[in-house]
Amino acid sequence: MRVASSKPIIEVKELGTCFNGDWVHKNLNLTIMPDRIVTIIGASGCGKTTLVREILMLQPITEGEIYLMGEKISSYDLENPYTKRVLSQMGMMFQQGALFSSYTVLENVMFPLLEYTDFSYEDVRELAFMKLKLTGLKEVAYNKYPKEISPGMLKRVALARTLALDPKVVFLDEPTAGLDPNSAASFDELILNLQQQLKLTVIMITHDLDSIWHTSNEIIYLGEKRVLLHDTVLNAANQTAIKDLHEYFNGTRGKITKAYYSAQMGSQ
Ligand SMILES: Nc1ncnc2c1ncn2[C@@H]1O[C@H](COP(=O)(O)OP(=O)(O)OP(=O)(O)O)[C@@H](O)[C@H]1O
Repeated sequence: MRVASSKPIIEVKELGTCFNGDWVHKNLNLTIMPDRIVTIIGASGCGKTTLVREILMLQPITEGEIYLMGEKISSYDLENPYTKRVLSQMGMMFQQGALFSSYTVLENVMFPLLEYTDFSYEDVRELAFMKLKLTGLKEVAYNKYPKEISPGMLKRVALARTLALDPKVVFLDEPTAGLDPNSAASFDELILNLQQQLKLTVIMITHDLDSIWHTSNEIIYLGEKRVLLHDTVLNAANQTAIKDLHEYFNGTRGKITKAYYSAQMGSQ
């Protein structure tokens, strides 16, 4: 049996984010432990994407502190070797995949390896090949261009590229958005398998209730500019203190999904 590490992989302390006088986050505190799938939810515009961008130092914070693997990184010191090393262990899969249209599938996955490692071209090619295989994408697609493959395949390429540099933490922004139900379900399964196989910490933003129930260990609910709840999916779905969150899991759509997965959990 694997013994889980007891040290937080991400800590956010008293975070404040202000855009043009409007506070998106204020006194936001958050601790994420490693080796699990955590989903961030909350109303549109509550600052989910901004929070992730701040953790990845893609966006400056207004106040507070962010610690990655125990080290404070909110110093904007991107040239600091430790900051660089920590950030290199974080992978982000953007909602639109952000693939280069003029590169083939394989070249897209090779890109970060060529950019950030000293491996030979042949080794990079082989590594990219392996990452694509991990995502279950068939070899016939490797020499195609993004516009020639389906949305489900594009997501797999984007995921392979996110995994290229062997990150410990993977951020997924709406990974199943735009996929048909079958493709979304198989992408959920892929995330679950890879999390276990590669011992990843996965932090996901999604509105997909099936994905949440099927994959997530924990829910972080953002509201009133901070984290209002951080708990298991079942506890989040059963709580009644936060009205909007209750509605999220028990409204017309939510209650059917909840009934299905609660029954599955009960029968395990
Ligand atoms: N660079 C920026 N400059 C000004 N305002 C910004 C910037 N980035 C985000 N915002 C604002 O911050 C708020 C939070 O945006 P964010 O995209 O993080 O929300 P979200 O919870 O991810 O929303 P959604 O679920 O709709 O994607 C929004 O009001 C947005 O307009």
